[in-house]
Amino acid sequence: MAPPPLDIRHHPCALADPDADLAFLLAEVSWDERMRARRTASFGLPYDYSGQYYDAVPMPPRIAAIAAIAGAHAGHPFNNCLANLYEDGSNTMGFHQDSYGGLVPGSAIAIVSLGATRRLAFRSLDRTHREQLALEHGSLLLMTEVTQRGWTHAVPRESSAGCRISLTFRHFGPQAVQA
Ligand SMILES: O=C(O)CCC(=O)C(=O)O
Ligand SMILES: [Fe+2]
Repeated sequence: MAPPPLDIRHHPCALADPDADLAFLLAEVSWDERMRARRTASFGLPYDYSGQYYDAVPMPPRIAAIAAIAGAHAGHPFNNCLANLYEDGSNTMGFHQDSYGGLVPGSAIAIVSLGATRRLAFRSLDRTHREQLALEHGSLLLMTEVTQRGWTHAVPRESSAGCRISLTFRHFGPQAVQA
């Protein structure tokens, strides 16, 4: 049986200065510790993510600049950034589909990766197909709603991995019900 379409676009070197972006995030972000498997932070519009409510927080200019790069690739703006801090390879994200509740139909979800390379694992919903992608320092990945319909994705445990931050960008519509 053919796998469902894995509608992703990967740009390995999307950022101008990923070292400076990583240093900024490590120095300046106040990380939220409510999640068990990793630390998080949200910027831009408020967001109800995975059962946790995040208030509206202005995007720092450096994050807004990364959002603009992601937006240029996606062809639309992004107005929320949910950041994930994986301190080492024991911090993970389990298989899930990203919710499109409140997102502009047809918009992409972007993942910008900084720091240690981690694998993004994809599994078709019927569990017959698997794919994986190495998300490297400074890379950008765009996923669409089509991806979410046919596949789940995860950041599996990776024993030797060092510290990584992912910035995930979403485009919420004006009528978004986020709380
Ligand atoms: O950290 C990553 O690369 C994955 C992030 C993700 O899937 C999410 O925030 O929904
Ligand atoms: Fe996700």
